[in-house]
Amino acid sequence: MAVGVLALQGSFNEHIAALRKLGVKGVEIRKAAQLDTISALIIPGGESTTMAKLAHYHNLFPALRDFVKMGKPVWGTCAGLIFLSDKATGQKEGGQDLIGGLNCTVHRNYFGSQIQSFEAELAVPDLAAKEGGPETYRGVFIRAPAIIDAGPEVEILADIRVPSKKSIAEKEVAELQEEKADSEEKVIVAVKQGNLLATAFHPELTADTRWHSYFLKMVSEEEQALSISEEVLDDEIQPTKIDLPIF
Ligand SMILES: NC(=O)CC[C@H](N)C(=O)O
Repeated sequence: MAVGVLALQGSFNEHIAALRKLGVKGVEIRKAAQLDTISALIIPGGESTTMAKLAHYHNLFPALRDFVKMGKPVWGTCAGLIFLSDKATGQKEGGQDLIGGLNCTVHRNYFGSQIQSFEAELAVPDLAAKEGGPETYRGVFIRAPAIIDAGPEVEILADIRVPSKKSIAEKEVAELQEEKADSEEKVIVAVKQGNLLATAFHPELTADTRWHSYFLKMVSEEEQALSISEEVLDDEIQPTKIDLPIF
């Protein structure tokens, strides 16, 4: 299985190291032609505007969009999630190009600036069901995005409670009032849509490799599905033997 890691900018080395721990060699991808040599791609965290500029410079967008359209497994982490989303808000002036494919609207810096980066324990029932281990996962959020809207075909794998904008305003009026249950809302931080996986946090920065092994399972399931459909195709084009009577 050949797994590529987009290596224009950001934490691609850390993803390659995490894959290595699982016995898989990650291939650094910088050129469009290299995408033909891999069966899956990881788009790392970093800075999505800069990454988009570099992707433009290397004329990567058409090939990346084709890769997603072909249904090959792609996992975007943080800036990679922004890249994969159909729509992004909170962009720099002039916006930025996205690969798209994931039916989500993402807010680029939902949690605030770099100094508002944080770690949080996330409930991850689907991940734990597939990969074992604890029911929670420690997410590292670095100037992280969040998914603020997702289409019906998007499976939510993790979300996080945040104070609602309304409750922040209320708190200013009655600072010492006990927090009400409805003063929190949830935003989505990990999703799966078909062969697309996206996380707002950075699994490549923790020792817990379950998100990497989860993605590798998606890759091998896709490879298996492809080889079965190739076998079916082979069978279909096999000329059927006709036993002709001998006169
Ligand atoms: N750690 C990250 O990848 C941060 C992404 C950042 N919010 C952006 O706009 O690109």
